[in-house]
Amino acid sequence: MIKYGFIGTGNMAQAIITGLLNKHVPANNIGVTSPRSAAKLAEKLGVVALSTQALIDESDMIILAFLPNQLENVTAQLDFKDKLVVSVLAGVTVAQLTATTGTTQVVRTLPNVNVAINLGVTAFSQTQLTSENSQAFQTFSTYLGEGVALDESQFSVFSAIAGSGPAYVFKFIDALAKAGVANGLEATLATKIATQTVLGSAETLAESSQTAEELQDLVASPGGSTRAGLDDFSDQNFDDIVLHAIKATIAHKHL
Ligand SMILES: NC(=O)C1=CN([C@@H]2O[C@H](COP(=O)(O)OP(=O)(O)OC[C@H]3O[C@@H](n4cnc5c(N)ncnc54)[C@H](O)[C@@H]3O)[C@@H](O)[C@H]2O)C=CC1
Ligand SMILES: O=C(O)[C@@H]1CCC=N1
Repeated sequence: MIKYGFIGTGNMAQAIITGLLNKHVPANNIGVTSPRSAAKLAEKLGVVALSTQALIDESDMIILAFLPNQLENVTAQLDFKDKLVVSVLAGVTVAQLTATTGTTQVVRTLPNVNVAINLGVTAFSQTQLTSENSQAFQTFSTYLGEGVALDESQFSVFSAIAGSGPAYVFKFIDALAKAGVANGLEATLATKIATQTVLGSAETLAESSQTAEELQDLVASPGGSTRAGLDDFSDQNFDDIVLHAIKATIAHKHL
């Protein structure tokens, strides 16, 4: 029996599948379908490649993991049989999901790529689920990392901060590493140092009772070099740059 059936086998589907496999979900409990890459993925990971309707028929939970603008196209002609449908499609509402799939059992989620190491943060909003489906989704959500029940009106801001967020953190790490290289560090070493610094800092913040703003003072010794850097960030309106990019992310329409 397929527990988790994925329609779409791109980056997000693969991140979720990796997270499930890490948690010892058997590969033969995971089904995949896509126009091109499903067979290849099945060969690589040992998951099961099926035609789309067969995948739906044999799965307990169907995960929609194609691009948002493909929803109508992909779902036309399919019979979801009132099965549990979990969508990761950014910008696609619960109402759109129930209308296109014809199932009453729908969860709109917005995960991020960190689900691949079970450290994701995933927003969800759902229809009234049966207790069996509710339990199944809870288990699935736990495998991925943190789950956050969220009103649909807040999905776009969540998507910008948490869904797109890893890309922005990678951008910051890259900038930090490049600044190291510009000042004489070897590139691989600079990236390693920047990565470990961000990893350790996130962990320090997560374990701390202090805020991210307060922790800056922990680093900035009175009269020291960090204050000079923080002042320079302020002079260049670092917060405004981030706010501007988040606004651009939120303003983008997926459909
Ligand atoms: N990449 C990310 O970090 C995040 C992505 N998402 C959502 O995940 C979804 C997939 O995005 P990515 O994986 O990034 O894109 P992607 O381009 O890597 O994957 C898209 C996949 O759609 C599938 N596909 C295309 N045509 C199809 C069809 N006719 N039938 C079935 N499957 C078909 C293919 O398997 C393709 O690999 C999007 O809806 C996106 O909004 C949500 C949160 C984060
Ligand atoms: O770039 C995107 O549209 C998706 C949604 C959040 C992260 N990736």
